[in-house]
Amino acid sequence: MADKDALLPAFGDYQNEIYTRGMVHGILPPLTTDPNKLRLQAKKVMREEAYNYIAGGAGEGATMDANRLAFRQWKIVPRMMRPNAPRDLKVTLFGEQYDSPVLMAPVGGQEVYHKEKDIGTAAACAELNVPFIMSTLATSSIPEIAAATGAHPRWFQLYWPGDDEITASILQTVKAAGFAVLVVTVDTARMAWRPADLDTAFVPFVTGLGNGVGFDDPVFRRKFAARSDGATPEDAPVQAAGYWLAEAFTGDSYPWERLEVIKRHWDGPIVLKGIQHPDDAVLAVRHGVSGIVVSNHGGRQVDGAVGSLDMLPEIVEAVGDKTTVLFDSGIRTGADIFKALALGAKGVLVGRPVMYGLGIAGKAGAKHVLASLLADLDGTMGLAGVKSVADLSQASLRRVSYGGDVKSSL
Ligand SMILES: Cc1cc2nc3c(=O)[nH]c(=O)nc-3n(C[C@H](O)[C@H](O)[C@H](O)COP(=O)(O)O)c2cc1C
Ligand SMILES: O=C(O)C(=O)c1ccccc1
Repeated sequence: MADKDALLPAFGDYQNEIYTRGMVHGILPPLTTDPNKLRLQAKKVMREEAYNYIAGGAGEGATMDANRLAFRQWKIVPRMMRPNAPRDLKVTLFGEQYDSPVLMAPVGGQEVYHKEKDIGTAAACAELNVPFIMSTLATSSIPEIAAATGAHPRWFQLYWPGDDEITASILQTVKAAGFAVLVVTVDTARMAWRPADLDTAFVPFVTGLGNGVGFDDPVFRRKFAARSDGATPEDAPVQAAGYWLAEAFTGDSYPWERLEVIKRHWDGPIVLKGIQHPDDAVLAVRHGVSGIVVSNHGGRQVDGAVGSLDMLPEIVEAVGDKTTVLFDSGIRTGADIFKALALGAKGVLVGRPVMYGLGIAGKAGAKHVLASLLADLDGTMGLAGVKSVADLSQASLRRVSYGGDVKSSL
């Protein structure tokens, strides 16, 4: 007979916990467990501009739709009567072992969504041992995020400044604060045309919010003072934001050779986030990065683009044996994670759902969303006859198209 741990794998425990708390103690979960209801719950309680900023995408939202439709084209084919417990969700990424294949996507501006902001999300991640990827546009400082994650894993996402001295200085701070992996986002040389934000003329960063990584940096401060009569960013936040955002979003794509600048100042793993074309994946490998995130930024950059999952198999085919392929854009359920891993991703990043959780109930909400996803993944694997992440492969999937449509309701 299996021991207790085998009957109740750690991540699966959350399901039991919800039933027990509710039925024995009359306490319901802090928010819905239904991914279709989550966004609507957030819409009800969040400030309109904040909700719009999270939920919105580029243009008419066609890429967001494609991201969801892409998942619908793959179906899980469950196997029966195979050893399926205890589940092993562990993965090894860049030489480190992690408890699960789920990572928190970098998300800027979190103070706008809830007062517990990135600190709340980072603490929720730490409690679940989910790596927290701090955004360059975080609303908490590098040391604050380091403190909130403690001994738990933290990665850093870079919006890459045009000024190499500022880049070098930020990377030095990030390294000193114990961030394990550098994620360089390459799909956001500038912000896309985003009607929901344009219609309310809202973006968190223009007035200084979310610019702390720049504003705190000693080299940025020196250079800002030199061009503004000795002013500090705190004296002139709008002016400083203009300077900082023009650095972080130069509007230009950098040539591949410029990765040398990052490599010179970061000796740990470098992951390029925002790859969609297999040829770019090949170039990434050729230029010596440790990994890529197959991502279309959650449909927030190029409208009318291919669903991110649609490109995953080709990319894995092209470079899967040469680099670590991670995935994001459109992950909403355990089944989605199952599919992305079965198609060759080694881990997945989740963005909006956790931000809806944060917006509804702060840290507790973010934790609930992540714990739900992990429990759902654990259960899906078990019911599909898959015992460990390592056993996931395309053998568990079939590509089936039923036609029809889903709205970008998630
Ligand atoms: C509100 C919001 C802010 C974001 N900010 C960043 C960011 O600062 N840096 C970055 O690389 N990606 C950012 N992203 C993109 C996410 O990291 C991720 O690629 C995307 O959300 C994944 O898609 P999903 O929301 O469908 O899970 C942001 C996404 C959202 C929704
Ligand atoms: O909102 C985003 O998706 C994001 O990452 C961003 C933030 C500022 C400028 C451009 C993109």
